[in-house]
Amino acid sequence: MTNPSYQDRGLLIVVSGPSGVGKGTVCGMLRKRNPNLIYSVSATTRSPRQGEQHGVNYFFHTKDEFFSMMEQGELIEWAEYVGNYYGTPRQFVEDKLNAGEDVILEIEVQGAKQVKELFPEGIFIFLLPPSMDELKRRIMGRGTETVSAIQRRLHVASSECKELSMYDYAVINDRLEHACEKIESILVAEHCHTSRVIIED
Ligand SMILES: Nc1nc2c(ncn2[C@@H]2O[C@H](COP(=O)(O)OP(=O)(O)O)[C@@H](O)[C@H]2O)c(=O)[nH]1
Ligand SMILES: Nc1ncnc2c1ncn2[C@@H]1O[C@H](COP(=O)(O)OP(=O)(O)O)[C@@H](O)[C@H]1O
Repeated sequence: MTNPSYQDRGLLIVVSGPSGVGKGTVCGMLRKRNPNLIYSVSATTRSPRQGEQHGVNYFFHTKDEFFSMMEQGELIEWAEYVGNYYGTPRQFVEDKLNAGEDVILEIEVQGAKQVKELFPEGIFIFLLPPSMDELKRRIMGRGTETVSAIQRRLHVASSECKELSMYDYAVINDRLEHACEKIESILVAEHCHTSRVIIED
């Protein structure tokens, strides 16, 4: 028997959850606390919010540019969400995973389904709010959407939460630090999963 070792391909971590639950905030803190975690920057046709930067928060594209990326197979997955398109650039994610780095995708449910088909070994985490009232408070408190956009996002939120069983883990984002710690524990455990151990005869 050879000495046991862990597989050196990185983990693909998918974080989904309703708008306003705190995906961006939680992933931001995770990245700060774990600088080795790689964040995949998505492509989108939505307009930048105040302070958002091209290449940092998103790659902001026109619809024509986005459709051309889709047609060229440059996206791992894509989805239409409340009137805008979002997708994950393929090359960056594949390169990082092959280099043994862990990659986080912060994406909605339809995209997560497509990723699960392509990467069944991925780790699928769903962030839940402590309550629907708190979700409303957070999304309204963020102040980035119009009232009608908030309503549409909250409407989508209830159907998104029905897809919970597709995910491996549910993390309630009550206190930010607790949510981060739970995700960090999941990642430690997943790195030790038996499917990642190599022992040759
Ligand atoms: N399928 C898919 N969804 C994405 C991608 N990038 C972001 N999203 C999701 O699109 C939804 C809307 O994102 P955004 O407009 O930034 O709103 P926010 O999540 O409420 O801040 C959220 O659920 C994001 O997680 C992507 O590359 N693919
Ligand atoms: N654990 C938390 N407790 C209280 N407020 C939070 C928490 N996590 C996030 N928020 C706040 O909720 C709002 C939405 O968070 P955000 O990360 O933008 O959500 P998402 O990316 O899921 O749409 C922001 O104003 C953020 O500061």
